Amino acid sequence: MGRKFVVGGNWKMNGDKNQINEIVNNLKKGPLDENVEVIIGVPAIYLAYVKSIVPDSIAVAAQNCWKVPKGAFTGEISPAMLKDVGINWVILGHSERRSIFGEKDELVAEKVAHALESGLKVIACIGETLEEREAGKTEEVVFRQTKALLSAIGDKWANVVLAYEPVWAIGTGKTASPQQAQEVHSSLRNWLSTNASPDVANAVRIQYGGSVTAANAKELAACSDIDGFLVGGASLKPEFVDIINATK
Ligand SMILES: O=C(CO)COP(=O)(O)O
Repeated sequence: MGRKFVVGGNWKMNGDKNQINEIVNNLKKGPLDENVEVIIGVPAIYLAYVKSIVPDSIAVAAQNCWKVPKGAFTGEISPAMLKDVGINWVILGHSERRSIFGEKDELVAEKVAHALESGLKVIACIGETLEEREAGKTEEVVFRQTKALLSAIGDKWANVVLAYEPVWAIGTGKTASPQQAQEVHSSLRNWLSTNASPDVANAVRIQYGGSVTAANAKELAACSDIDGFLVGGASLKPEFVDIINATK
């Protein structure tokens, strides 16, 4: 069975109610390719609001969550709380969480494990920095980050989407070329075949993220191992509809 194209919008710490209404109205107007799964990653404080105004065909994701169900963790939210307000997805391990908030592979894995155990679906992010790429360490980094997730995911791969986001391409306007992205996606799939299973490797969807726009989405989407996008800046704009429809 083919992998269903999946496009996520990561709003990061952007948006207010006015802008959110505009974004949602634009998505409602679409029209969106029905063969594409759409997930919007919303700041925690707006999750319930967005869930209340968005059509059920569009999933809503948190951008982070903690690794236990409840307790003395000031400022954190748990998967149980997300589920309680109707949220079924969470983005974990984003490079901004890793670099700005110091999240290491091990913590990301703990969060992924608990989110999956709690019944959430997870977009798990991986990707190398410019320095790592220039040192020829792209595969080493991406494999290390993914290896940390293997036992956290266990047999729950059906509830996981991987997002390959080279850090040097995020918010910089420097998109990875289709060849660069395809190369990493393909070697990651090979690695998964050996280290998880051939079935997992074949079925798991790998999104590309990093300066995706309506202008470059079609060419990236045409690559055989690119199964969707995780979109930052452009997910706040009307062109997000064109990115969702990139395989049409
Ligand atoms: O980090 C990203 C999505 O998670 C990518 O952000 P940009 O699309 O703004 O480069």
